[in-house]
Amino acid sequence: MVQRITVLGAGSWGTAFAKVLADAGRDVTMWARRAEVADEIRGRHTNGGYLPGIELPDGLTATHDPAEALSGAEAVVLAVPSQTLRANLSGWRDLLPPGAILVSLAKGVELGTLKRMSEVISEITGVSGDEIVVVSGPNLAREIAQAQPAAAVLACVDHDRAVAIQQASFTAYFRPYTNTDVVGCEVGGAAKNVIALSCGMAVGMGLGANTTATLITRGLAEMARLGTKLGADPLTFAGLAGVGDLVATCSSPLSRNRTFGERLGRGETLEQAQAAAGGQVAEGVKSCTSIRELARVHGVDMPITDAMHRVCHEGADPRQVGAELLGRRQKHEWS
Ligand SMILES: NC(=O)c1ccc[n+]([C@@H]2O[C@H](COP(=O)([O-])OP(=O)(O)OC[C@H]3O[C@@H](n4cnc5c(N)ncnc54)[C@H](O)[C@@H]3O)[C@@H](O)[C@H]2O)c1
Ligand SMILES: O=P(O)(O)OC[C@H](O)CO
Repeated sequence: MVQRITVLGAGSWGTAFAKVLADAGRDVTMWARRAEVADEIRGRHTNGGYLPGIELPDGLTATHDPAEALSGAEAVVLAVPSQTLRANLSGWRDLLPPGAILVSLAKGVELGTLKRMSEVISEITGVSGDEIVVVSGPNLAREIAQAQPAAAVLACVDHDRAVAIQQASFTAYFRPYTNTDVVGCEVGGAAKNVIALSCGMAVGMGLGANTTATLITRGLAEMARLGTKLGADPLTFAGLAGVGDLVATCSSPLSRNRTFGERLGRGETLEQAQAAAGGQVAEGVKSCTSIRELARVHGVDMPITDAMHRVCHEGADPRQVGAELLGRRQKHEWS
């Protein structure tokens, strides 16, 4: 049984997932980038900057020292933004206890390399990608921290490792399922952030449920097109890491990606939306570029993702890209 778990990253999801593990009876140590956040988690059992009003369990402690955090860990949960994971992990590589199960919470595709997070982790640590566990699904951090019922997917080619983390994270409110389709779960988790940007943008422009449902459904189609081209099981996109996460993120005002898109849709600039995010990551803003490039390399059509890249990084007007999406060549729904 995996008992001693380290969570590297004390932001919203790192803290909420650490709480799940502690509520499941595990001994959990978090690493926080800022010493004062570690002090607050350890001393007051709160992390007010990310999860205000949430009381953290006694079985959860924190440190600012990665060596102390990682000492004796049987599983290591990586809970930092996807675009900084490579740099973070390079600093931690020599501290990782041999044999510890590596678990990724990050939902993104790396700029430049176009790698999924498990591929980045494997490259840096030398651990086989088949042994890395990926967590995905409809898991808005605040709702999980409030112990609202939710399910998740723990994807790993090595089923035994997924089962070990399933047992370590199963609580009365958090129901993890296993899956062996790492590619599908990672593509789903990364791509839905971009579609959530588009839904937020529609909401910011004053548009209603028909428009957001259209974006969710056509977003699912383009996500599944890319995933299956990369070898994913199409069924994964009908599951928690596909439509499940897509619906939660695109519908909830708690989503940072949707909120970011809403600000752009109201006419704010990228810089204004970034300032309002208060340092918390909206992964879709960078992943729209890497996923668009990944799609281009593999000859996959992803018009919504392309539109989000143009709004975020080429100064395109959300109304103009909306009109262009509607005016594309007429075609069969599944062609
Ligand atoms: N918040 C959610 O509801 C949620 C749910 C599921 C998955 N995720 C994914 O989990 C990952 C982490 O998300 P989060 O919500 O914890 O993010 P966050 O922005 O709330 O926290 C990120 C954490 O990483 C730390 N960090 C370490 N090095 C950093 C660096 N160089 N730059 C910036 N931050 C650095 C920050 O200090 C912070 O503690 C993301 O990929 C996100 O998409 C988030
Ligand atoms: O707040 P967001 O937009 O990063 O989304 C959070 C989670 O990924 C939802 O599952």
